Amino acid sequence: MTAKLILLRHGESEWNAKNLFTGWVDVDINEKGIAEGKAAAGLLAKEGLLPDILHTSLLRRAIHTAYLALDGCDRHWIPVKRNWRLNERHYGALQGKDKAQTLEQYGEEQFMLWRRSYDTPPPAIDVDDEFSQHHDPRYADIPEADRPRTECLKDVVARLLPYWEAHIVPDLAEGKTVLITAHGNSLRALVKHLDGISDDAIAGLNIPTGIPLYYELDEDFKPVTPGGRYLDPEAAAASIEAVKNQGKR
Ligand SMILES: O=C(O)[C@@H](CO)OP(=O)(O)O
Repeated sequence: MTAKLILLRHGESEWNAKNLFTGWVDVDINEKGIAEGKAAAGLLAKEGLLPDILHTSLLRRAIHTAYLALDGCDRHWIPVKRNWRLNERHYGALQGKDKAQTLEQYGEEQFMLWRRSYDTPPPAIDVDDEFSQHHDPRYADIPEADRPRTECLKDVVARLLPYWEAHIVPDLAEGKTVLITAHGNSLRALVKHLDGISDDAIAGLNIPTGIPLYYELDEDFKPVTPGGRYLDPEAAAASIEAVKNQGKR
């Protein structure tokens, strides 16, 4: 038996459009993002990939996109599990900063180390910074000392995999079609695990906004086809290029 897994990065957000580092800042999707969420619904319906359960982050852009994608294929009623472990990577002191300005200020090498290296986190954010989530009640369950103040991709893998194993794999094992709505970097962490991508090669992987990525998984929950399949491959290719070039004016 194979299991069905759909990964969906949120639609374009207000801060994606403004080219700002976002991380855990809770910005919503914009008009384009809304259209992407609705288009995702059409793609799921066309393929007959109807989710039985949703796992989402605690961030509005993923929750809102999930609602649009599910509403449009009449699956708005399915059970939902929300967890901070699916959140975007915490971008530390870069949260709220302009990507182009950061690139200009620190140079391409440092900029890309912070954006895409596996194990170099940006500087930590001050807990009382206007873009810090340290006092946000939605994270009250995370012991204060463990609440992230910055994260590299390696940190995201470490906090995401326990959730994958304990909550998502059991749903897949029951034969449920699982939809995960999350973020560019939390999905990069999951794809790294699924496809066994090396710490170096993961730097070159980018996830487009709003386009479902479908994985059929074998009995060990490994992809039948490495890399899965975007339901709209052409749009995915164009969007991946745009994500890659963020920061360049
Ligand atoms: O700002 C962010 O949180 C992420 C995703 O939008 O950006 P990047 O692709 O630069 O990691």
